[in-house]
Amino acid sequence: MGLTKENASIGIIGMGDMGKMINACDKPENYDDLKKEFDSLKGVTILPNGHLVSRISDFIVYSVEAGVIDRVVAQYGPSTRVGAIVGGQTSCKAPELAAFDKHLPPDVEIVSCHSLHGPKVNPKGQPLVLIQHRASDQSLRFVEEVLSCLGSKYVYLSGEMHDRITADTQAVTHAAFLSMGTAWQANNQFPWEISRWVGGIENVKINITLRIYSNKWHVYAGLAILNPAAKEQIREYARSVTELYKLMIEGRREDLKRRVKAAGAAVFKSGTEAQDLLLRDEVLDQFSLSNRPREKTPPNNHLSLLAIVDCWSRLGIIPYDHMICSTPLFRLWLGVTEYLFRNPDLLEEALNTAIDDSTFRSDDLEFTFAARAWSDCVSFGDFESYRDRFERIQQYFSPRFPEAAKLGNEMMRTILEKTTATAAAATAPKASGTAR
Ligand SMILES: NC(=O)C1=CN([C@@H]2O[C@H](COP(=O)(O)OP(=O)(O)OC[C@H]3O[C@@H](n4cnc5c(N)ncnc54)[C@H](OP(=O)(O)O)[C@@H]3O)[C@@H](O)[C@H]2O)C=CC1
Ligand SMILES: O=C(O)C(=O)Cc1ccc(O)cc1
Repeated sequence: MGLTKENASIGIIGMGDMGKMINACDKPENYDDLKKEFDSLKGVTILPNGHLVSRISDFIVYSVEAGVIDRVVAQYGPSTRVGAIVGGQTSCKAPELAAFDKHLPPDVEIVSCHSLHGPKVNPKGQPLVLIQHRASDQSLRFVEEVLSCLGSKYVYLSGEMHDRITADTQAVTHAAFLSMGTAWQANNQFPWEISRWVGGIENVKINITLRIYSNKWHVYAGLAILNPAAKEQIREYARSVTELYKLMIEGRREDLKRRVKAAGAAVFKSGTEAQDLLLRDEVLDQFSLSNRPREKTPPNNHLSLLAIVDCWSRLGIIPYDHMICSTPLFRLWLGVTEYLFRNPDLLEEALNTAIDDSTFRSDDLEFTFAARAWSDCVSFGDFESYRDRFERIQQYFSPRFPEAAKLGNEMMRTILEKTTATAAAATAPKASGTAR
């Protein structure tokens, strides 16, 4: 009988948030604890190390930190069972595929994957990238069959295309929210306690920022630092933030309006006005960490949103082209951006606020510094300083994580019901594989 999901043995190396699913191991020192946790589950066998997982499994997924993938594959790859299929779950594929090519025996096939969502999101209907790097069509079908239990939507890409798209969808999105958190901490603010940050778009900014900072630093560091396209894009985002901020403080109203509206016209092309917005007021207002009423919210210039549209426009990125392979956070980010840009009165108000109102000046100054500092940190490629910056801010916000997680999960569920449907209707990414 051929290999089917019923008779195959599946191995997972790395049993963290994403990898806890079968023949699995983590580091040898975690063996006893994991055995206690999982051995009562039928069909799950915990083994002391990756050699033992590799030699008995037909499909092995490496689900370890992106920064250690080369070392871990070098260690366990040579023990891979003859004829097995190997994949990885890391968020940046260039180093992962290079490690597979370098360390796996030639009689092993490679089909990699990437679930485009975090561990607390229901995988059903979410994009799951499959990369047929060195494998027969039959092996790809086998991997599809095994992963079909997740109910995700397969997106077929090369490793290179995957990294280019996720630089736009993930790395720049994270850079924007990481910068918001950095600015709030630098000004010693808990934004939900300040009336200028309450209501609508601000709720999404706060919830997503806290969601990112409550996750593990290495997830964000890995996908930004190891992806060359991400460095470039994050630098361009920081440049847009800086240039727009300068126009604001110089009071150059017409230059600012011309530049932002031209960018908006390029990204939100005419003809799309009749489409439903991804997000609406009623939805945005439901998810506040604050108990203050929304009516009192003063207008914000939304520098972070003006800058992402400026950046997309300068880089020729049409974010809707990436919907089919987007993460939940990217869809929310696009949702709030679209909410601002497809409401001409709101956009006009933001642009006039940027010139006339100095309420947000010091927030925006810190945000500009932060965007540049994160960009430098990623460009230098220094994991330890990334970790240090991230964990300092994580600590500052940590008392609010439990409440923010509850509210954030609810917000994601409600909003994603809408944006997932839109994603399904979106076109496949340009110049890439197909989605089925
Ligand atoms: N979290 C997310 O939202 C998503 C993450 N990913 C990617 O999936 C991968 C896993 O992420 P996630 O599960 O969140 O991270 P975790 O840190 O929770 O899990 C990684 C696990 O791998 C273990 N590990 C490290 N080295 C070895 C080794 N030599 N042998 C066996 N196990 C080892 C780690 O142990 P230890 O902690 O002791 O080092 C840890 O338990 C990452 O590459 C990440 O980028 C992809 C999609 C979403
Ligand atoms: O949705 C996001 O961007 C997240 O933050 C969760 C996440 C993190 C890493 C991935 O490779 C995929 C999803």
